[in-house]
Formats: sequence, structure tokens, C-alpha cells
Amino acid sequence: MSLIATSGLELRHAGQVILHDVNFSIHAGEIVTIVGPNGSGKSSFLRALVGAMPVARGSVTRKSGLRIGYVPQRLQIDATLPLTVRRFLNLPKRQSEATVHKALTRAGVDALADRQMTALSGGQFQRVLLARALLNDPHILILDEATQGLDQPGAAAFYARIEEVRRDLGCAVLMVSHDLHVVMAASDRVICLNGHVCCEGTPKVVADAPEYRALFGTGTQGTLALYRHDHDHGHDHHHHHDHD
Ligand SMILES: Nc1ncnc2c1ncn2[C@@H]1O[C@H](COP(=O)(O)OP(=O)(O)OP(=O)(O)O)[C@@H](O)[C@H]1O
Repeated sequence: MSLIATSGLELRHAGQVILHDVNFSIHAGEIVTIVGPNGSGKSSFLRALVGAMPVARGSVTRKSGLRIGYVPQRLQIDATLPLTVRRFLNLPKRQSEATVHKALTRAGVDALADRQMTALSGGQFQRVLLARALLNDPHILILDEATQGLDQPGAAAFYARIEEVRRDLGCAVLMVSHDLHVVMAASDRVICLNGHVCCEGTPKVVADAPEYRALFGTGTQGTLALYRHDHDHGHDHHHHHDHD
């Protein structure tokens, strides 16, 4: 049985349809990435899955007792508010010291418990958000552009940590990402959204899909092509490479 599924899902904002006819499911342990242009409904889709956005039509089904760890796209912390990492993780619900320690360790930031939230670097902040999402031992981690603002090594390190977490917890991971070569390396399945599902499949299938190419053109799709090129290279010396 899937962890979360949607059937004929339609979402609206201020009367306008922003996403329609989405049939989706994710299973235990899977890593699924959502790509799509700005404003294509990716964040809204994740919000609907976690129950933070109303469903206009169709349905969202969550497995009974499902624990979700959600890392939102943005979180504003008042710069004048003194708030340590430990205190932040105890909001809105008090956690045991052991739970906080375990989550921070899993997110790779156990040394930061007594730091002020406002004193964290972008990468540290994202990891603290990840720790917060791990507090309840989730069956599925849902990440909305969690590496936004991080440089390439920072983003790669963050995704490496996500993979470790998945190995440890066996949780599924659903993420929105623009880091296409990371997507290529780490996802079981990619879904390309643009108001509806334009294409989906393994990263290779999506990268080759005309719908995907039409959206991302030869600019960004080059990132996917580049990764595939490198990957193919080591295994198939007779392979014809397109060097466009
Ligand atoms: N709270 C809101 N206020 C105004 N517009 C909204 C809101 N929520 C969704 N929308 C509109 O719905 C559409 C989809 O937005 P959404 O944030 O889901 O897209 P996205 O694919 O996550 O975009 P991005 O890549 O820029 O984060 C956009 O046209 C957006 O303007």
C-alpha cells in the first residue's frame, strides 16, 4: 500500500486552477523528486499532501497512522527573538532531550543545540529544519526546495545526509528540487509538474521526454544530460555521446 496517494487531484488558489488531474503515489523507502518551472504548483502540491492546503477536487489519501516530516520552502525567524536551536526544536511541542539529540545527530548538527537560530549559516539552518522534521521518526520526509540558497557543495552535502537518513530510518523521501544533477543521481522516480503531470518516470526517462525538454530547453536539461553523459561514459565506451 502506498504511503500517500492522490486521485484526480485539483488545487485552486483564489478560484484559479493551479494543478489538475494529478494521480500520484509514493511507497515506503522510495525517493521521488518533483521538478517543474516556477509557479507550476510544486509547493502547493506538497502542501496538499501534508494537509495544509484544501483539495478542490479529487482526493488525497494518507496511510492510517502515517508520520510525515515536512521541511517547508521558507521559514522566517524573527531576528530579534532570542531562540536557541534546542528551544526551536521544542516548539510547539516539548520533546525529550534524547529525542532532540537523536534528531540533531541524524541531521548532522548535534554540536549546534545551544546556538542561536539567527546565528546559523544557511546550510546549518536547513539542517536544523531537517532535524525538526525528523523528531517524530517520519515514515516519509517531504522537502520543499530544501537546498535553496546553498552553494553546490552545501546542497550535495545536504542530499548526502538525506540519503543517510533514508538508510537509517527506511523512510520515503519526496522532494522538490532544482538541483537537477542531484535529482539524477539520487531519485528513483522524477515527476515533472506544470499545472499537471507533464511526464514522469526514472530520471533518464524524464530527461529524454519531449515535454521535459520543451519546459527546460537545452539550458537546464544540459545538467541532466551532463550527468547521464558522465555516468554512461564509464560503462559503455561504444556509446555515442551527444556533445551539444
Ligand atoms: N498563497 C498564495 N498566494 C498567492 N498565490 C498563490 C498562493 N499559493 C499558490 N499560489 C499561486 O499558485 C501557483 C502555484 O504556486 P506554487 O508555489 O505551488 O508553485 P511552485 O511550483 O512551488 O513555484 P516555485 O518554484 O516558484 O516555488 C502560482 O501561480 C502561485 O502564484
